[in-house]
Amino acid sequence: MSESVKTLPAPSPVEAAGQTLSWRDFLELTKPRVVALMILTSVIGMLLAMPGVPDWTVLVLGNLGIALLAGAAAVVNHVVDQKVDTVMARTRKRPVATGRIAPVDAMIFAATLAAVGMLVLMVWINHLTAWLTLASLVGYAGVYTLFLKRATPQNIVIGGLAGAMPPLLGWTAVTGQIEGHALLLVLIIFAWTPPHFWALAIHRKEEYAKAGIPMLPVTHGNSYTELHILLYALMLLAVSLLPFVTGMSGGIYLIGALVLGLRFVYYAIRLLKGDDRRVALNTFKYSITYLMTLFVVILVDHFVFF
Ligand code: HEM
Ligand SMILES: CC(C)=CCC/C(C)=C/CC/C(C)=C/COP(=O)(O)OP(=O)(O)O
Repeated sequence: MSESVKTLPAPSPVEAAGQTLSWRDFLELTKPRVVALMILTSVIGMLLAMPGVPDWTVLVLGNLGIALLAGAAAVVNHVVDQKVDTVMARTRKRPVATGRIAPVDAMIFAATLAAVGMLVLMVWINHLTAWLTLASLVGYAGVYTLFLKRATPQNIVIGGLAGAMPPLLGWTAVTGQIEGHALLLVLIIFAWTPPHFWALAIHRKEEYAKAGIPMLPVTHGNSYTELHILLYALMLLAVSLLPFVTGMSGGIYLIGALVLGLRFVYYAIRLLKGDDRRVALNTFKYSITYLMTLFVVILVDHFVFF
């Protein structure tokens, strides 16, 4: 062996894996598409909180702070789930799972995002929003990812509360207080989360079983899960009508919520009848379209109604 080869530094895990680390890996850790949908719901929470449009500083800095803390929670999820993620095909290429980003670097990244997010919310928004957002981070990264995910098939039902918080966070950023109408929006996302996730869990059941995660289809089978998807879809349909029933929204929203909700119920019935992995994946995809469209419709209704 020549001298020059002997003195070469040892390859880093990244070089060893033949991959180059890029800013995209750090972005991926923050689950940007999930956070984007959350921010859509927090923006709409802000716009519904008052007549007219809130100050742009609240819109920009409020959502920035919420997104930074949600992103930080997602980064911690990658670190806590490092081993689990290496087992599942869907997640095994993630930056921490492959070793492209060391857990300690990911945690420094998460701490930085969370600190900046808290600073923005504390200084420019209000303390209530800052503490509620931090509680959501702890709820998802700590309570759900560390404990519930491995403990019970009801993991995502309870843990879903953290992900359902953004419309309330947007609302409190504008008003500084928790109000009933904001809680209705939280309730909608809370009821939406189980059918959203269980549809995917049916599609990926074998992987969750391999990883030893007690998701409902693994512990109770597909038929039981499909029945619960249908029951939650029906509950979601009922809950989604509450903004109309309470006078928060008008006729445009009512029609939108009925059409979107009945379509969700239709998907759930097809799933229950067919027990088909493809239908499960389509139901999961529809769940995202559903939530996005429902929130856009409630916003359109708000501006037409007032
Ligand atoms: C505990 C609650 C939740 C669980 C367990 C959950 C679970 C998941 C899982 C496992 C995926 C697949 C990700 C992938 O393919 O890598 C996913 C995707 C997604 N989720 Fe959720 N979710 C939850 C709450 C939410 C919430 C509250 C939102 C937004 C308001 C949301 C929006 C999305 C979006 C937009 C995607 C697609 C992401 C993509 O295309 O990469 N989820 N969810
Ligand atoms: C501050 C705030 C609003 C916090 C919310 C944080 C947040 C990003 C929640 C996301 C919900 C989600 C994608 C759960 C999937 O986790 P999983 O571990 O079951 O799925 P995975 O296997 O894809 O990682």
